[in-house]
Amino acid sequence: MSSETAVVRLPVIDFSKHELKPGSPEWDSVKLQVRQALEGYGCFQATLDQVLDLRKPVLGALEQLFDLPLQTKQLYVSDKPFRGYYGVASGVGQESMVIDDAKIVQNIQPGLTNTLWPQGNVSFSKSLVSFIELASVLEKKVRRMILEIFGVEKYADEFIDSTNYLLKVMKYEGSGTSEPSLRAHSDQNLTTILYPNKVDGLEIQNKDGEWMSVKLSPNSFIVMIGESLSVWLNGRLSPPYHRVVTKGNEVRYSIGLFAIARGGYQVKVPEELVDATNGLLFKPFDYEEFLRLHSTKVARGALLGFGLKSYCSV
Ligand SMILES: O=C(O)CCC(=O)C(=O)O
Ligand SMILES: [Fe+2]
Repeated sequence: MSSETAVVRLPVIDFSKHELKPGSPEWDSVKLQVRQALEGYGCFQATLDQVLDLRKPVLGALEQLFDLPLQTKQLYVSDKPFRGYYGVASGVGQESMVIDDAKIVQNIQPGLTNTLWPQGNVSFSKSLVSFIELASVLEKKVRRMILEIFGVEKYADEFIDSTNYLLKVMKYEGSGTSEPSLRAHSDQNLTTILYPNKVDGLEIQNKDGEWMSVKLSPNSFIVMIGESLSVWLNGRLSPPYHRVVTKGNEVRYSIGLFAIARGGYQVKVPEELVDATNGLLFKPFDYEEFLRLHSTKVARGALLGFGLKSYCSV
């Protein structure tokens, strides 16, 4: 196998238009681009004017967090399978932290911030909250568009209101090798909004099984769909298989907002997506129950893959 990896610029879709309201011509034009990108790659880059302003504060916040002593980071303990601090064992040279229900500001400040800095850290919490706000608004727009694409928008409000947004922050030591720092996987959640800092390293597999390095535009987030959404859509879209390779020596930081279906919400294929040619592929499931069942693996690999589709296939 060749060690050279082709470089790909994922489809870039502009979300900065103010009039991006459901039903407007701009909305419909963006929706068409979202459809093409997701059918082709399962992911795309969304450009937003505000992303550039976030770069410095978010990078600063990530550096401050990961520079803390290990004992301090370990104070952010896990009482749920998807929350907590994961040391370097979670990947080769990868360190991460997952914050549950991050859309609730109190979970960031005081929650996370005052656990790490008992005296407070306003710039840290402000940076994270700004990212969460921008990314969650984008995620909701994209999910509504996807439901419209498949004619099931009547479920949009209920589906979106049942979302728990997990915030994941990551640090990768430059490995200097082509060994993945985060092993190949597809995300198990509904959708992921990723914001890697200036160091590239994300690779996705194309339909021919070849790995391609993603070249990021500086003013964009990556939007990816996960297995839960693919299941909800009765297999209509497929999540991208991806990994992180940090060949250089530079430290790479990245932050992501992972939309998961809230505990108690049944992820269930709408009846409109089942017919004579598209038989029902998946049984209803509760995502948090699935995570709990796999909690030992979750603790090791945070949100990585362990077969959601085999867990709920008919
Ligand atoms: O760091 C990245 O860019 C990707 C992280 C990722 O794929 C994950 O946490 O599931
Ligand atoms: Fe991922």
